[in-house]
Amino acid sequence: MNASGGWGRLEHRLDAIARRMRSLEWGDEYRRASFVPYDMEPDQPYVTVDGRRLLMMSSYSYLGLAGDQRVIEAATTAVEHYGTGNHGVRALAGTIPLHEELEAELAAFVGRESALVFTSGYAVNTGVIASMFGPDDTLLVDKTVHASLIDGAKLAGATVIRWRHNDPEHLDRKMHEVQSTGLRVVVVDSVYSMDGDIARLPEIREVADRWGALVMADEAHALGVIGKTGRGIEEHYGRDDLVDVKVGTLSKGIPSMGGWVAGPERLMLFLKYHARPFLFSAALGPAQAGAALEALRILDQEPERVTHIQRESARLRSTLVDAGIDVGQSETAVIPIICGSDGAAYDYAMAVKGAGVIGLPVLTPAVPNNLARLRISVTARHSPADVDLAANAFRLAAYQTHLIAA
Ligand SMILES: Cc1ncc(COP(=O)(O)O)c(C=O)c1O
Repeated sequence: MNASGGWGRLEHRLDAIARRMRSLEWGDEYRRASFVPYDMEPDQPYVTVDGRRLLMMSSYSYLGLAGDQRVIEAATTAVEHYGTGNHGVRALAGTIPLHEELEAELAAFVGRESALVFTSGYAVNTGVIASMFGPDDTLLVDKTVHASLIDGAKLAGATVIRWRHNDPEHLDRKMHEVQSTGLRVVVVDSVYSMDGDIARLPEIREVADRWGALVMADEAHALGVIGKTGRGIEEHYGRDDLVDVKVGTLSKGIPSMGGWVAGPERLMLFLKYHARPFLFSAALGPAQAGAALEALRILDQEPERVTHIQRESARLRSTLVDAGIDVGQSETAVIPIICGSDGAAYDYAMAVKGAGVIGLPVLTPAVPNNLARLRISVTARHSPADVDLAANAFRLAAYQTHLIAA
């Protein structure tokens, strides 16, 4: 290959990006730590890594349903009945009854008239935003919303204004900066994936209403996690009027793949014909649809899973805080352990692993400089004894790595 041609210039660009990632080179040991493959043990939440049995504390499977026999059977039945793929987009031979059942039950579960499922949460966020909004519109996004929402705004060609994380007063100030007369859309994550705090939605809604803005909330880390029965942010605040467009994923609490959007029937009809990832990409596979539907039904029938997550995560958080460990603003199953530099987070993760627990580091640029952390989450599969074991490991490793004073 000619190094002075296109490939050489690409190499140059990759080098520049690697340098921007500060201390680290591509694929160094810090970053490799996040890509370690885990073998699932039948007695989840334990995993095997390099022949060692370790307690997994960084799973997104909040409801503990990954590996649930009922969910596996539903996926298997769907494959036996419909095959392994849908071989078409939803509008052209790709729709199976499971999609429509899943959409109807999701809509009912999150308290909306109608819902649509896509093949990922990323596809929902980019597709919904890019089809609904355009260059005249302004998206006012919390500074830490998920990247897929920002990508959607870029695709829409809309103006993006970022406001300080979870700060409704700052949002109000930013409203003054909007120049165009198009739509204003306030975008939040219901639960922030790296901090575990909950959007201050009643106050945010108030600001939005004052300015005639729509509110869109991403429930990816909220479904099955917050609200008494896991219905997400509106149930958490005991309101049903906080969100105009709800979106979410089927790959976290719901142990499948796919994403969803819920709202008025008219909006879903519009999205069916305008959201490009829905219209121009193959439909959600039968196994994924079957698994998601079964898991949603289990969530509906077993709200004690949600209670368990909330009780045990509160207990873990208070043990860590009592030990002097910084867990930021966490108030959900997602608990960050803030370490500082990328190196500090890596050393801490290794010490935690030495104590028998997996807590995966999240490094820059995924989080701001000097706020590298371990991202911990409590699931319905963690028994109180597992949580105690994890708390001890986090405490011990914090002493060993001088994260807290002995
Ligand atoms: C808040 C949030 N939204 C959307 C997504 C994307 O969902 P998916 O993985 O289904 O594409 C994620 C997943 O990482 C997420 O954390």
